Amino acid sequence: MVKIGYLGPRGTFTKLAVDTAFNGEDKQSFTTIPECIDAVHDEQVDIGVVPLENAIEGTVQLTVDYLVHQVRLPIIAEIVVPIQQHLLVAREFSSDLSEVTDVYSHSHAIAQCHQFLHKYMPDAKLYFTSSTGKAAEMVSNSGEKIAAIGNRLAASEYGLTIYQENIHDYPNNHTRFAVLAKDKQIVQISHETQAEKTSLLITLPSDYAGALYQVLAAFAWRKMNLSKIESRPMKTGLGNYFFIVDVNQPYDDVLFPGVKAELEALGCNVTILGTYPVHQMQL
Ligand SMILES: O=C(O)C(=O)Cc1ccccc1
Repeated sequence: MVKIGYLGPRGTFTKLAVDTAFNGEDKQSFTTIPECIDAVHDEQVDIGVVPLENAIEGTVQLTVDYLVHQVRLPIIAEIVVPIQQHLLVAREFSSDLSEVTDVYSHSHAIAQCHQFLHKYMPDAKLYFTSSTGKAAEMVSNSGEKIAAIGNRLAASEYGLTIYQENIHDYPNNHTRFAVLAKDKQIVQISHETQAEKTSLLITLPSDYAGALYQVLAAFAWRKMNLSKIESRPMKTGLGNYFFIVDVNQPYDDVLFPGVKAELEALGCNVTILGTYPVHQMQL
């Protein structure tokens, strides 16, 4: 049976994404994003699912950096899931919000609720955990006066009360999850596909005027539509960046090799991180 690793523990958004996209497979949780990616690399699991980008807070840097610098695995599908954040407290909690001293959650979940926290819980201390599920687990273990930000599944998995629903600051909150696997054939997501994308990693030659403009021109004159471009530090020194570019079309044998050759002639390095279907889920 196909084995799927995901960012756990129980009750994370990643688990919700996995449960929606796959059924019946053997599922194993990992405490951190790097552990989950390593497990795919070491073949403890066949597929790994990790968060990639949130509509409010942006890229999950740990995922991108680990994939770029540490363990290269192809992205073979993307799952997009709507996100609703709730404030979770222990069952025995009977006070009001001003009594909550500490709030735990994944940094992205806290960032999605900053205005709520600022307005209604200005004195609470904020603590980052490896996932929202981990935060819910901590609240269930230590009882009163602390809260977690997480989803409905976490509330039921850990026996918590939803003190306040939908505390995220903006509607239309979605997260993209990357499905990673060495073998593309193994992945069966029966859900309808809306689009196909290709993600590229591009490093520019040492700084010169108009370099990025020339890179973008290679896509522009081929009429290749980009849905995302983001720079990240190379980690080799201040001012050195690589670019992640998402192209709104599947890989093909004409346009992509053309872009690659053109960019390499400029001194760029081009790596394909994946060409994959996008599955938009309703929970
Ligand atoms: O912590 C989780 O539950 C995750 O799966 C990562 C995450 C955190 C916040 C929003 C979406 C995904």
